[in-house]
Amino acid sequence: MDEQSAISADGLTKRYGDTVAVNDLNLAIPSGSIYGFLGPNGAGKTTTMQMLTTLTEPTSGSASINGTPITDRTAVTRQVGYLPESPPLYYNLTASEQLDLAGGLRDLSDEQATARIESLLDRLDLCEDADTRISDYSKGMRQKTAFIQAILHEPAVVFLDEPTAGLDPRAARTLREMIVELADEGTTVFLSTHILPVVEEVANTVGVLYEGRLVAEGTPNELTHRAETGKHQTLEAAFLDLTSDESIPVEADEHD
Ligand SMILES: Nc1ncnc2c1ncn2[C@@H]1O[C@H](COP(=O)(O)OP(=O)(O)OP(=O)(O)O)[C@@H](O)[C@H]1O
Repeated sequence: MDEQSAISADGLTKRYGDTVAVNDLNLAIPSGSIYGFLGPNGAGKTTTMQMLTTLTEPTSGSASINGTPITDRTAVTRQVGYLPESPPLYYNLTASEQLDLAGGLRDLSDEQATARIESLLDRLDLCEDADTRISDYSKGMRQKTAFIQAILHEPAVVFLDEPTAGLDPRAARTLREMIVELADEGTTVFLSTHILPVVEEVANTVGVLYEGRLVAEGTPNELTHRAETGKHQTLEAAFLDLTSDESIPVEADEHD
């Protein structure tokens, strides 16, 4: 496994009964990069992120975060932030209370937490509503709160599942800018989304998962380049090509 990588995976596999959710996944993602992780519904993206953040154990294979094996849950948890598809928020708390709680769980001092929470709330235009209960928030306001919670402790590696879901265009732009800033500051961002223009705009590298397997990996430019014509297609067209049944390589023993 590459020790320089912020995220490494070697033969990472997860089975649920007869379903192979993630199949022999190899990753070597450099520090400070933005990795766009694409794949159709059910491809195994969430399962991959759950394994890399130690929320579920692989069936086989191994992975590490900044050289720390994911079997060391405590050490890995300190280094990662995760914004899952359904954000873990206590709806009876206000955003301020929720984020104070998260800061405490992440061992931030009160001063550190307060300063960082204030600046992130301000950046995402949530200050005025910080003392409103999350139950009374819109979807976008909850998403912003959950994003702040994921990056509050300045994790080395942050996993974001559809981070712009429910955000209005202005907030979505702010969030994309924040993702780029995180990477500029050295944070590694693992970004799973179905919104391909976001990936085209911010990702250094794109990985495409299909039926549990990584079927393509490269820069957005490499993925959209068509060797046969020398021209570029859209990332959407490349995605559709890569994730159709015809794109699955035929096993050697299935040839006539
Ligand atoms: N806890 C579970 N028990 C059984 N099967 C599961 C479980 N979690 C996921 N799966 C299966 O594993 C496969 C991959 O699911 P996963 O949620 O990782 O896909 P995904 O790429 O995140 O999809 P989406 O884009 O819809 O969020 C699917 O076939 C799913 O049904």
